[in-house]
Amino acid sequence: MTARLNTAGLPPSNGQPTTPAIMTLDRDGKLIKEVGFDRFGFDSRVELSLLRSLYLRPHYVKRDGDGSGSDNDETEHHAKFVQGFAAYQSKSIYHPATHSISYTTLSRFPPVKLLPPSARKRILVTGGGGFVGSHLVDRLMLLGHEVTVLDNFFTGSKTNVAHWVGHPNFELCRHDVVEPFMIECDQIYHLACPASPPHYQFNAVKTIKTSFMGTLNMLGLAKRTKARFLITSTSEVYGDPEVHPQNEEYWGNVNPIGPRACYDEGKRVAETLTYGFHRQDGVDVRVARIFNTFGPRMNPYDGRVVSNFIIQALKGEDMTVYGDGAQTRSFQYIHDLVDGLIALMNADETRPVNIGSPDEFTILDFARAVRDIVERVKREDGVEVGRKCEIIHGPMPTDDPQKRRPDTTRAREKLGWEPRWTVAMGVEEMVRYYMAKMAEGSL
Ligand SMILES: O=c1ccn([C@@H]2O[C@H](COP(=O)(O)OP(=O)(O)O[C@H]3OC[C@@H](O)[C@H](O)[C@H]3O)[C@@H](O)[C@H]2O)c(=O)[nH]1
Repeated sequence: MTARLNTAGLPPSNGQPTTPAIMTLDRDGKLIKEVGFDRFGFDSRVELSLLRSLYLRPHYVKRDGDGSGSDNDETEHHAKFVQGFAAYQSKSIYHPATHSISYTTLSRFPPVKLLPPSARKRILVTGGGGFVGSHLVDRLMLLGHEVTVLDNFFTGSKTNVAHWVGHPNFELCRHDVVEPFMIECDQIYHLACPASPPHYQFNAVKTIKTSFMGTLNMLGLAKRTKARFLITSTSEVYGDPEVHPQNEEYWGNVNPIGPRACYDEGKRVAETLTYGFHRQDGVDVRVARIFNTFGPRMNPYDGRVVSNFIIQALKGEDMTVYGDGAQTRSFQYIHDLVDGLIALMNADETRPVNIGSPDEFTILDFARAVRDIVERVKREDGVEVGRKCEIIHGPMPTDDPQKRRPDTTRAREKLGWEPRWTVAMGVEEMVRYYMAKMAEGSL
């Protein structure tokens, strides 16, 4: 659950949409001030407000004739959303009259930790321009490491990491992992692969090629550099599960020739390759099986259920539940996932580890919950609620898993990891993120 802080004292809005300061409470009702932890010799703690200043910030909308638009005005507007970190922000100014946008570059970056060379790692993140990758990059950068991002920008976006371009600890390479890549590094987070069902089915052959060739190339790199290698696998390796909840010992129920096979079989063979290099060549490996995850920077047209439902509810459109909506999913918030990935990378566990939330919903109940949260946030932020969205039903996709919830005993015991964010809290933040995108005209 979340609550608003008193917004008094914020600069006048000048017709800009107002975003209240947000107070975020964890599952036990305690205020979340920071994410991460100090464990396994790796301190990953970061102040939440600093992290949030990197994604929860709309463009400034410049309106002709309303007296807005001075430099001070723009600076004040940005400061309102970044709460104390304004000095480290570039400005993006939207001009509705010409439907154009002007960017300034950063003159100062957010403060990153100053680590001694012995603690500073050279970290490669493949898929670092994507939804999950960019949040991982933010965290690793703020922690003071040297980060190189590889991305072909098929589903990822340069804007997700643009705020680090030019920083001496950061490098961005447009590169497709199906081609070899040479670099010296200490850790590899291998995330690169489209993850949304419509995207990964768009070019099935390319998806399986990315999973296989990309993983082969990155494991080869890990072997040569002796870097620790973490692959982001997926709950989809369990297919349409006959065991519930799914623990890591379950071998899964996957249709090898169905439309989802390019992704789930792709990730299964990527895991097989990973353990092949581990057994044969002694590569130090970590395998995270990620369950459904959501949060800011998820592409609004990604096609996955959380972004679809929030956008539909925000626009007052009908919400599309596929099938009767009795199928279930368990949804985790992005910051919990990043905590889990960093914990796994730095712990000793080489077996696969589920990273996901126990909060299981039927898709129909989830649609209703999202609709309620969107209405509440709109009311709190003084935005007109509009018509109540109807829930309509569409065809059920082929091989859509009927139920999914992780057994996270291994993550709890071996990593000391448990999700902290509630679904309601995460959806609320994501709603604010999309509302800001709508206000600035980019959605
Ligand atoms: O608009 C929509 C979108 C989706 N859905 C349903 O909502 C459920 C979840 O669908 P999503 O597309 O978000 O995600 P899925 O669970 O099918 O696949 C995901 O699984 C785990 C990750 O590895 C991947 O991100 C993704 O493949 C499915 O049952 C789907 O049919 C709707 O009812 N309406």
